Amino acid sequence: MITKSEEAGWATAKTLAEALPYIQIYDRETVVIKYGGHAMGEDEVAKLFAADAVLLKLMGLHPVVVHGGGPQISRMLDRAGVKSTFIDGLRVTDEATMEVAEMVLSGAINKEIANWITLAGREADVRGVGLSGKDARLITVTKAERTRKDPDSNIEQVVDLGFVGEPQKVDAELIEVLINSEKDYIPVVAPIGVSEEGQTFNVNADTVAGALAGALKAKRMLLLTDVPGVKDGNGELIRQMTVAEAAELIRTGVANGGMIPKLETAMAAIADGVEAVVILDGRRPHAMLVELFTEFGAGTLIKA
Ligand SMILES: Nc1ncnc2c1ncn2[C@@H]1O[C@H](COP(=O)(O)OP(=O)(O)O)[C@@H](O)[C@H]1O
Ligand SMILES: CC(=O)N[C@@H](CCC(=O)OP(=O)(O)O)C(=O)O
Repeated sequence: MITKSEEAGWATAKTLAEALPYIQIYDRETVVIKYGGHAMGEDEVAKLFAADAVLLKLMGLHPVVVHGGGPQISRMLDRAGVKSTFIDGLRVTDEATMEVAEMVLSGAINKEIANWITLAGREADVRGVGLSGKDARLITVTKAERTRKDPDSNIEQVVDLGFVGEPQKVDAELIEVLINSEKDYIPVVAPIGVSEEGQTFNVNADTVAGALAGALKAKRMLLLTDVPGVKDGNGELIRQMTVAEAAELIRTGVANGGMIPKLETAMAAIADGVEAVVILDGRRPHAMLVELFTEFGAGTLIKA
């Protein structure tokens, strides 16, 4: 008689065998994974994410992780009594906010994720390497500019976002050295950039992921967030859409707040040569595996 555990073993083997075509499609391909602050949740779920990143590396892919930490920065600022304002999903960043943002992103979250990856991969010697855009001048930025229509005069006005940067140049050589190394390194990048003059800037993590995915000509960029994907005007999940349809969602306001930088970065990355971008729920354990290795995938896929 076959026991329940034995049956489960056969089911696992079947799932693995069914993944073979997908494993071949992604063989030695780069996949940029943006791990959002809202997707992180409990430490236990974040550790599952780290283990899945290790699994991808051992399956022959080159995962590159870019992480966020917006909610974590907000909590730290709250404790310090500093209020945050957001314009089009971007945090207005003064000097004090910049200092806290860098501490939380580069200091705490970046090292934690790199550490969890290294722990999850220790038997096979897969290691997480924590970096920010400041290391080896990975991400050179210019000051981000945004305009707003003044509601009274209806005139476009420039809004000062402070130390918010827009990637201008990505020098991905260090990342390429790491991913092509004989050793199994997984780069983990914090969304901090630096100007030509060496000034530190806060950059939206989706934007960093898009710029990096474009520079690396990644096969896929996965944006892990706290919703199942992009929703249409009726609140229904959109399974697949074109870049033009994504632009329309922003124009009509159906996509707003934090979804705006996601869709903008998806469009820019595809224009730079990334094959497709997927926005999916990172709180669900193994969401990346479902997306990459199963027929129906997960979340919303955006293609040219
Ligand atoms: N059309 C839409 N479909 C899905 N989510 C949307 C849409 N428009 C706005 N959003 C918001 O975007 C949020 C995701 O962005 P954000 O909070 O910045 O996530 P993260 O921290 O993971 O980067 C969702 O929680 C949702 O509130
Ligand atoms: C300029 C800007 O908005 N920077 C973001 C950087 C972190 C981030 O993007 O984190 P999530 O992906 O978790 O939202 C911020 O300060 O929140």
